[in-house]
Amino acid sequence: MRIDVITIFPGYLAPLREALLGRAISAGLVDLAVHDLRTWTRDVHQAVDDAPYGGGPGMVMRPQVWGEALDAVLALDERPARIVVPTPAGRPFTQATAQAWSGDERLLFTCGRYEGIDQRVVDDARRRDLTVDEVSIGDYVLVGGEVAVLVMVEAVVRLLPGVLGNPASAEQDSFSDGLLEGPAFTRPEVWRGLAVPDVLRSGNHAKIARWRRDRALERTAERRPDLLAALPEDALDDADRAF
Ligand SMILES: COc1ccc(Cn2ccc3ccc(-c4cc(N)[nH]n4)cc32)cc1
Repeated sequence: MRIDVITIFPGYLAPLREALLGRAISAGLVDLAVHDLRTWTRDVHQAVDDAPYGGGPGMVMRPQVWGEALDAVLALDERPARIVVPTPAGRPFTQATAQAWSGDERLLFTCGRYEGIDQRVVDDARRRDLTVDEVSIGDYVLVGGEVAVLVMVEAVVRLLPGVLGNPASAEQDSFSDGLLEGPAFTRPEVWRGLAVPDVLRSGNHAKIARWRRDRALERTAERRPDLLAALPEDALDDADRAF
């Protein structure tokens, strides 16, 4: 997978070259290129923003600079790219989104700042039949798109074959079965007077699986009843319903 990121703060994306993601890049599983938007400015001040039409607070990012940047970065590789625009006004980015995008050949992230990017940049890309997804990583407001890109790239790249040491981790993700992950324990058996649940040390794999499923159902019902309500009809078996 090729990943391009366009931003006025390239340094914000440095963490993508650390740890697991850094190893995925070194292993050639991911090609990452970060581009400074100001490369495509033409004025001495390298202006990327201007006042909003219609008035209102803040500034809006200029379409000309973004249009030239997008055209240039898209042209760097003939593979079709999904253009991703982080925005508070986007469709929710979920585990299902990450799963879907993990099958893409190329992702191109556009990091806005100020009050966002002139809408015509997205409109122009879409009318050229480019795939453009405007996405939100949560119902809170960030200062720019860079942090959202760190989140989305990590969620997508960890799903690529060969990235996680143990593929089962991704298959048993929270949300992979529509439920939250239950509690996890490791040594010591007792810590500050708190013991590991006996069932987990029983060696009885059927009982352990049942216990873990019950804890996941319990946690989901308590913290995310919306996820429980959204489960497909056949997602819960009789034992689940009995819980
Ligand atoms: C119109 O209201 C605002 C519009 C933009 C901003 C700041 N900003 C500029 C670009 C940008 C990209 C993504 C996000 C973002 C994404 C999520 N889930 N929260 N915040 C925020 C962003 C503040 C307010």
